[in-house]
Amino acid sequence: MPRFTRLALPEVIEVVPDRFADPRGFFSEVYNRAVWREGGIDADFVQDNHSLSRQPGTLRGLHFQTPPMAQAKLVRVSRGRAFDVAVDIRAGSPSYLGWVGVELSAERGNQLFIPEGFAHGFLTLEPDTEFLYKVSAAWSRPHDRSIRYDDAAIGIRWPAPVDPDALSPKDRDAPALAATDTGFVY
Ligand SMILES: Cc1cn([C@H]2C[C@H](O)[C@@H](COP(=O)(O)OP(=O)(O)O[C@H]3O[C@@H](C)C(=O)[C@@H](O)[C@H]3O)O2)c(=O)[nH]c1=O
Repeated sequence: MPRFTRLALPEVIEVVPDRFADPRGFFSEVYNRAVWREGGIDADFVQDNHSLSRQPGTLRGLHFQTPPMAQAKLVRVSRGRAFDVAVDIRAGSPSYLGWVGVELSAERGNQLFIPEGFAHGFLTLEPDTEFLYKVSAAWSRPHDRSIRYDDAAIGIRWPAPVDPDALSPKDRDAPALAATDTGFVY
């Protein structure tokens, strides 16, 4: 049975799937709807994403989609290592602006579940880090938002330097959360 751990923001869940090692390597179920639902992850995933970040110090985020295209995400690293963050952006939430961060690695195969109402971002810690993740709503450019990864009101302590040259234009020019209408109300 995979291990499901609710983090300091209890809506955010870390999952450590089982791995069955043998002389060939290992086998692992990385998503099984009934089992993940029992662990508290009950989302209707409709799209799978894959990204590669070549340089360590690549930061992607902080991203979310506004309602009605809000996305829950189940993210993992299939190569390399990254620091993965979820931020509560639900106006009126007792943990509004709170954040949690977890190191995800291909070696551990751990996953992070980020529900709707949370912004998501990550900083890669090794070259050629690949992310695989499921989302519960299709991508929609008009609903896609980025807020500053270094927003002082959130105060994320990134564990390694961010390479400013590796930011996308969207992330480089992102507004602060206070200047963004997220559409999320607790
Ligand atoms: C997110 C996304 C992007 N795209 C396209 C748009 C663009 O041309 C190219 C790169 O998009 P982006 O710069 O937004 O990619 P990226 O910065 O990797 O965006 C991702 O960041 C992480 C942190 C998340 O949480 C994801 O939900 C997503 O927002 O891919 C799709 O076709 N479908 C998608 O679902």
